[in-house]
Amino acid sequence: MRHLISISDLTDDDLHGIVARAALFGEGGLDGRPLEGALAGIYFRRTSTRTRTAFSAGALRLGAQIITFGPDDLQLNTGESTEDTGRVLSGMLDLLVARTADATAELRGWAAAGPMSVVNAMSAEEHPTQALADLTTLVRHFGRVEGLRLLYVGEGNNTAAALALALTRYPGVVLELRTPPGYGLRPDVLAAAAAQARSRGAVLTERHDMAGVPEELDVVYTTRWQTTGTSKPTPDWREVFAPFQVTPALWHGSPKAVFMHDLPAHRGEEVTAEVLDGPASIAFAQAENKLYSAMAALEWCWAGR
Ligand SMILES: NC(=O)NCCC[C@H](N)C(=O)O
Repeated sequence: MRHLISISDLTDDDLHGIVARAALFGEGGLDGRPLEGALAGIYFRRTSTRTRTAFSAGALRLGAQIITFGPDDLQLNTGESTEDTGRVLSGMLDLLVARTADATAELRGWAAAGPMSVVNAMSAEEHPTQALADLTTLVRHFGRVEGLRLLYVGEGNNTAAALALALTRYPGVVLELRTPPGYGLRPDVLAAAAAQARSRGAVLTERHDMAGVPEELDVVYTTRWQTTGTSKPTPDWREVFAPFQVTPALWHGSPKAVFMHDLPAHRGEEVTAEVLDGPASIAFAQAENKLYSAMAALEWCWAGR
């Protein structure tokens, strides 16, 4: 069985293949119903607009059937164990797309329970299908990922983790993260992505201030300040995040840079409306690419059965 729980689960060929298929789907390249006969569970324990719709619509467009579960539907809520839940679901479903916002370990438990592909639709640690959408967006916009120069501004959250693990696969990529002090990438993710960057000929750096941001960027990327399932430990956190707002000033040395955002956005917090709604923004094309990358991820899982 194929599982997509972390970007690190994918070989380079897997990753490149999924992104290429997603880009093709984005150009209208769906031929037939490659998931005919598949039954997918769509289980979201946390709110979702893009990811849940992308996987539901994507599965249906590919010819699969779906069963959706909301946060209160399964007996997990009344104390049934993760293991027992996985044993039952894997006897009935071919695929399970799940958003936990809790530990990724739960998804690994379901993956081990039986013959059912598990897709991580976002956990506390990582948001791998967002990274697939982001890579698809880069390929569709620039025609490549290799050699791009990206600035990520904001919390080192699940989106940032997946992005760092994905982008550092590509030679020549320069990824600089500017994360608020105390809200950086998890040290294990930073170490893994930095080691990968060294071996692939990419460059990954993280700093905790906004002084001297790089110029000649291709992309400026941000994320909202309130990551699902997290809380800020001190009341002054907004003061810590305020210098990390994405404003037009960041474009000073990078007139051609595009703006990306995993959304939902909070105009006036992590980004000004001028940037999000301005000519450099490709954030809503990026959101649409979630559909095509979800389709490619589902197809990849199903092809491995
Ligand atoms: N594109 C998305 O999946 N957006 C949902 C929220 C992502 C954000 N990193 C969060 O955890 O809140």
